[in-house]
Amino acid sequence: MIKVSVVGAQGRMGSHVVDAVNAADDAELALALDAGDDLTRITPENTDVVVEFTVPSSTLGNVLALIAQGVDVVVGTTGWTDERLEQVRAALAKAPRADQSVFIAPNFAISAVLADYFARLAAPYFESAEVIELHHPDKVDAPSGTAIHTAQGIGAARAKAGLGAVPDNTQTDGGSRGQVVDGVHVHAVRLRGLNAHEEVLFGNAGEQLVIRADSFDRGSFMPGVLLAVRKVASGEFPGLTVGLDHFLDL
Ligand SMILES: NC(=O)C1=CN([C@@H]2O[C@H](COP(=O)(O)OP(=O)(O)OC[C@H]3O[C@@H](n4cnc5c(N)ncnc54)[C@H](O)[C@@H]3O)[C@@H](O)[C@H]2O)C=CC1
Ligand SMILES: O=C(O)C1=N[C@H](C(=O)O)C[C@H](O)C1
Repeated sequence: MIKVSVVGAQGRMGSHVVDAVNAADDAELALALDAGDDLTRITPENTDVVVEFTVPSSTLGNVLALIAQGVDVVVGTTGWTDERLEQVRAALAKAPRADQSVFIAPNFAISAVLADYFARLAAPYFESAEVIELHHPDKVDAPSGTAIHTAQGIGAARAKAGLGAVPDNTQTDGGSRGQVVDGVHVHAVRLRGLNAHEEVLFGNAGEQLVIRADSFDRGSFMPGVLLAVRKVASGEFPGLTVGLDHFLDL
């Protein structure tokens, strides 16, 4: 049995993870902690893998503390920059166990992971590309971590293919053109009734490709979370891994 502790256990995602772990045949819940609880209660004796779904402002501190405590961590929280990822790598290099793992996923839903992957495949073939993400209005960050990751992937694929800047003759902009991530405009919608959705638009003269992923329910993230817990617990992925695509045969 894989002993799993959940940090952020009272949140929208954390509470789903607690239920998913309790329902899994090969995992058991160790500790369910939330804001104000003492993270040092998590030890290698009581926990194999911690699942962390908290807030962007807390996640780096939590992950660094958990690495120092000698446990593997699966992270769903957003807010990861290259600089923060580098801090995780540095902490893992000094971790108590040589084979310790941290896994971070911008998105655990298979629809979103595939949309992100397909966007990278399509990117070299289109002059224009824009990303629109749509979420519930209780979300604290914009744009979504997934949309940033998708835009970064499109930007890298365009650069590799030798494409220049996307065409855009906007002369005045009060903010309507969105945030530019690696040359790709990213737009964020917040609407009651939505959960987590992303649309990637690609355009050439006379044609358009739309890639869209919809997570209607947080249950859609749980198979990916459990897959990550199992992969990390297997010991086959020491160090830092970012993205569920690493665990899929794509
Ligand atoms: N990777 C993925 O597939 C997904 C990622 N997310 C991300 O997960 C994060 C959490 O989302 P939600 O569950 O909707 O948020 P939420 O606000 O419902 O839950 C966050 C929980 O973390 C707790 N918390 C805050 N600071 C803490 C700390 N220092 N230590 C322990 N617990 C702390 C809060 O009290 C709350 O219970 C967000 O960054 C969100 O973007 C959300 C859905 C899917
Ligand atoms: O806050 C959310 O809800 C979600 N956050 C993640 C993100 O920012 O990409 C994943 C998913 O979109 C749901």
